[in-house]
Amino acid sequence: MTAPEVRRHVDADILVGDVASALLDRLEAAQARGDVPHVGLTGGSIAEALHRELARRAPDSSVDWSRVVFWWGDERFVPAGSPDRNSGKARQDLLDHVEVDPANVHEVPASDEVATAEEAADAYSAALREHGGGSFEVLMLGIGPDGHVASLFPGHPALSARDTIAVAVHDSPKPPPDRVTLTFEAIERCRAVWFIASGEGKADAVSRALAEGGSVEETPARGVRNGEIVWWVDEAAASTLP
Ligand SMILES: O=C(O)[C@H](O)[C@@H](O)[C@H](O)[C@H](O)COP(=O)(O)O
Repeated sequence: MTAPEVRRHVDADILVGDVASALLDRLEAAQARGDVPHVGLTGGSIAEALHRELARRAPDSSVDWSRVVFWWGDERFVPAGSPDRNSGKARQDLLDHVEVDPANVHEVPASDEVATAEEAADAYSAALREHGGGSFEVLMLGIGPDGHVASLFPGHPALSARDTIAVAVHDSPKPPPDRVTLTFEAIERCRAVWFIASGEGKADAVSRALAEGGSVEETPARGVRNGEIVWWVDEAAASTLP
């Protein structure tokens, strides 16, 4: 297990600016290599701020947005038009402001498109297998105060899902209750996993995630441990780190 890198920032605005700058640089570098980078987006408030900052910086970057493939680390199993959809917010904050190729934006099926979250997870897994198997250039992840990442919540069966890319989640402690999430196996296929955490409310979860000891059951963020891992945090979220 390579030690995760922790990048501390004085506040949320500086944090979001640095993540946006680093992500744009990484996408430009991947495209300069001739790659078509896949990016896994996440939901949550700091992710929304990041998406808006990416849209603001996009005109000054050389990223060819039509040659970026977008996925989500998790999604809520609600109707496609629901304000609770991570993909809907990402479109509002970023994807509608850059020249993406619609064929390169892969949403998790919504509850008014398929009957169950299990069907949505199976369809999403099939799409990921069909388009490169999920080795994202970067997967963005938020973290909850309970240490959840994507929709992998403490004590939930999805934590132990094997031989599958995405699974359904029910009874999520964070509403809405029904979701689809990448599994740890899928997350580990990513070339880089970037956690982004801001605020005092995340300090305990961040320190538990990075501590020497502790269980994945209690702090799911601990389940992400292979490959290039960067924790992008502001000082408030890092306030209980050694
Ligand atoms: O669908 C979701 O709810 C998110 O994917 C979830 O994993 C989120 O990233 C964290 O809960 C952090 O959210 P905040 O940044 O809003 O605290």
